[in-house]
Amino acid sequence: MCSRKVLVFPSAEEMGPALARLVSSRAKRACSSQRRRFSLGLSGGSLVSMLSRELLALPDLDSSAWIVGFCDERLVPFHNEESTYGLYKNQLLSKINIPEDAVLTINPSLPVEECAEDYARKLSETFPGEEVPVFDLLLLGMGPDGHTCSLFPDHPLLEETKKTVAPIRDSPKPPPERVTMTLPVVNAARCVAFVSTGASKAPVLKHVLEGGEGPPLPAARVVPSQGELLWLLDEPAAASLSLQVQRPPPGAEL
Ligand SMILES: O=C(O)[C@H](O)[C@@H](O)[C@H](O)[C@H](O)COP(=O)(O)O
Repeated sequence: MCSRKVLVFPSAEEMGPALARLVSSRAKRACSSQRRRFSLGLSGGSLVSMLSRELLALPDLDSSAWIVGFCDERLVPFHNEESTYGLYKNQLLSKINIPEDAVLTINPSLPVEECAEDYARKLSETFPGEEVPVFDLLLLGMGPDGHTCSLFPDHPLLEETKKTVAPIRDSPKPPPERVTMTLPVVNAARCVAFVSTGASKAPVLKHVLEGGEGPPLPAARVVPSQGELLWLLDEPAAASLSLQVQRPPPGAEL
């Protein structure tokens, strides 16, 4: 049963430290469980710089038992500025104590279908015995059209039930070729946290969180079957919501 919390912060700056504490608390919880490791899925967009800055500001970050994957990735070389891995490598992964083989990257030299299969294989090898990889925490963004990962409105990939990772050739947002985790993987996670800031997100957030006309938008289809669902918003993004939200005080555990 999914528990959903909508957490609103005065500004993106005040949300940042709370996001870092969320990652660190879920990491400690996972590493002290029988799994003895913490699996984290990352997304691109504005999350890259916020998360990197805030995790590096933590006084006691220990990422030696982390496994990091990507909720979606653009099929471009790592040195290309569109590469989500490339951005995280520069801003975060090269600055923390994470073993190189604990970062699950796509192979951008493969054609997109093979790239998705190769990444799916990496996930299944990293999560042996699990039909669908169960991440401890997935961090997601949401576009103004309601997309998340590379799952776009009205796209057939929303109906994917067999693959854990799917290729996409016709992403409406460039670059067009990408690979993405599918909804079964996203919804199997122990915790999914969306990070969404800015007034431009207000209308789509109302639609996603409170419902609206037409089929549910991709972000509204993220409902972890066993896990927690958190929405971290700033006040401008939450401005149109009528539902009950929480406003965590500074320093609160999430
Ligand atoms: O691959 C991409 O094109 C981006 O990663 C994209 O999916 C992003 O996550 C959302 O558009 C939210 O981005 P913002 O949080 O920066 O608005």
